[in-house]
Amino acid sequence: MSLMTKHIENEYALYMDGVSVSFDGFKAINNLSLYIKPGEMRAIIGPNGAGKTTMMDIITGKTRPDTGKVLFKNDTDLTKYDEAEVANIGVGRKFQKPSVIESLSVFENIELALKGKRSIWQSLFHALSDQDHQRIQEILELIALQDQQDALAANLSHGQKQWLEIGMLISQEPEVLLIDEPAAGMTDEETMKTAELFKRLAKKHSLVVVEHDMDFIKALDCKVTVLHEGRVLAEGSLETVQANQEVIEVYLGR
Ligand SMILES: Nc1ncnc2c1ncn2[C@@H]1O[C@H](COP(=O)(O)OP(=O)(O)OP(=O)(O)O)[C@@H](O)[C@H]1O
Repeated sequence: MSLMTKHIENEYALYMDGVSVSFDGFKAINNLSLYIKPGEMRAIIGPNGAGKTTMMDIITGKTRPDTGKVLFKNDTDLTKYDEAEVANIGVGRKFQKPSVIESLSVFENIELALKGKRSIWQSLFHALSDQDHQRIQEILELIALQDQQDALAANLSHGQKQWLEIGMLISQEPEVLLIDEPAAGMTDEETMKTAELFKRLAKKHSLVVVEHDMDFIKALDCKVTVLHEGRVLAEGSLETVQANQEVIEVYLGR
């Protein structure tokens, strides 16, 4: 393999090109292209029905596209795999509602997620190694829940539950993280802390964040992709897309 080919192969963590999908003749995704680099953070915005959820469903193997390419790290065709396989390959998905186990402590939730990488047999009969303990503490520090590690997840605030679930996802070491409306229901302070957390995460992972909260997106300080009618309407800095006439019309015309 030539050096040039090698370079191209390493270029994208996630590569979607010419992707379309129809539901009963209605094109929910229409020739969509999205290119995400390793370690990149990308915000996805767009009015209701723009296709944001469908796009994530396609990446994660929940929905099969009719046409187009969806590649992970340039050589794995994600459209060939189901949801569980795509998660194992290295694409983590965070839905809007937190799904932590409320009756377990913060530490135990992370422990369970970490063990999820192993077989049931291993998780039942193996105690945590020193390395596992260290990894859990690293994750707790990353999500700023070290002081709450013995607290029941049920007693966390909504924002803290969201951070815990992100920590659980991180324990699976995904290359790409898809996150749906993380700031919804958060206080202003939690929203800003979440932006800081995401900036820390983006160094090691690629993050694709679907969000409506413009203050949050501003704080993420990353490239923004605007979806409309299943395709990319505009892409660039938040200032650039907010000044785009087509984008303004789409949002005002809702
Ligand atoms: N399984 C399905 N069958 C039929 N139509 C669908 C299906 N899934 C999505 N759609 C339609 O596809 C379009 C895109 O929907 P999608 O949920 O992806 O948009 P969205 O950008 O996530 O919207 P929101 O911001 O409201 O969550 C909508 O018009 C929706 O009604």
